Amino acid sequence: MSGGVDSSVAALLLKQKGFEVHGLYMKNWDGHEESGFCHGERDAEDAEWVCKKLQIPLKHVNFVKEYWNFVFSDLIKEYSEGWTPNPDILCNRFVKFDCFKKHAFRQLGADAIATGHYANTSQGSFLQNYSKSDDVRLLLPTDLVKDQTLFLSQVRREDLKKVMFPLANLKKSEVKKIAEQNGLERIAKKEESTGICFIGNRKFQNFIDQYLNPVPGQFVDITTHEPVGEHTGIHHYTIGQNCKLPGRKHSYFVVDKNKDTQRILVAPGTNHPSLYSDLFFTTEPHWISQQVDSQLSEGVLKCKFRSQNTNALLDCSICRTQSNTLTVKLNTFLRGFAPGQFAVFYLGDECLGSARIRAVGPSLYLQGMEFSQEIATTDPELKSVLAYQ
Ligand SMILES: Nc1ncnc2c1ncn2[C@@H]1O[C@H](COP(=O)(O)OP(=O)(O)OP(=O)(O)O)[C@@H](O)[C@H]1O
Repeated sequence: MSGGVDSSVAALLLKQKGFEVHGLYMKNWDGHEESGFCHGERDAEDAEWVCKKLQIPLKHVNFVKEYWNFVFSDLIKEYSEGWTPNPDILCNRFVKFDCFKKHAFRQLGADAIATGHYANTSQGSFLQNYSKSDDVRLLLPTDLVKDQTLFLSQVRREDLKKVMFPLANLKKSEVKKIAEQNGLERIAKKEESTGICFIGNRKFQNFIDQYLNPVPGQFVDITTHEPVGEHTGIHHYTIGQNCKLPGRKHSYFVVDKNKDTQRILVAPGTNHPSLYSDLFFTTEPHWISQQVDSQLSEGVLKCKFRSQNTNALLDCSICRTQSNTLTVKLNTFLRGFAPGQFAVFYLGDECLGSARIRAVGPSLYLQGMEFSQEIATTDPELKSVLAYQ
């Protein structure tokens, strides 16, 4: 129970189905409630209020240490490397579907856990298809706009067993209506949490500078190779972002960051070709689906792709390298790929798993400049991909 409408309605539906439901609220950040940045205490109070209304008990558990060790320390390390981390994906894998689930089973004697995620599994939204011997598959929910399978794509297959997603077959508008019809309108009207909860409304730069020493460097124009400004730290910028450089007639957008030189490569114009690519390389993937390995060993797998910078499911072809990483070719050019982002793969309605983007292939701009040959000679993996193209 997060104190939000989704987990509240999930609990309500379970109760209506006749399950013995217990609420569990997890604290994962020692917030500065008084400064209005973290809403942990208010959310815990809302969870209490909902559980009273539903007449179910609520327990609290503290995973502040676990969240720090498994999620936050990684986030800081990755920002310092110039990567774009996703704490929600790591929180699901290491905290919600590991520590939280173990706590529910071992300490509270639960038979299953349920969350208010918009996702589905082959076990069914209320475990109606559950069979001990069956494999679990992660599936798309009915509400594709609210789909959260991307955030669940690093959860271990085993950890999805005995997990219910009661909202699997509902649209968000229906969930809100159910809440309103059952005396939970206060929760239905609550503002949706967005972004990283512990950062809240404060400026991201101010937050992250408490943990990372800002190292200044230059913005360099990719078209002229000239410096066009100074920045206070590469971790303040994300690929594709408008840099808002003072005194420049163009808007400049981040193309690439170099943690060794502290230079940020920028391009003039939001749709500059250097911001687009159709090729990227990942770290070792995490597969939830059991069917992928055999399909990949047969060669190229054609499937769908999604990441944080596109909600649409795009056609792609993936192949495995000798070091068990992936090369991914999209059927279209996409703007603003960033190392560290998760690339998530789908076949039909099944979420196969995901892998982190570690490098992006030649951009539309570099391909135009025939720069690809130069890269191909320095990156053996890219060389093989260009040959495959
Ligand atoms: N602090 C928490 N304690 C227990 N469970 C949580 C907590 N935060 C999130 N969850 C669970 O994870 C699900 C997805 O979390 P997310 O942060 O994406 O919230 P959400 O989609 O806005 O859902 P909600 O409306 O329930 O807050 C929630 O529906 C809830 O079941």
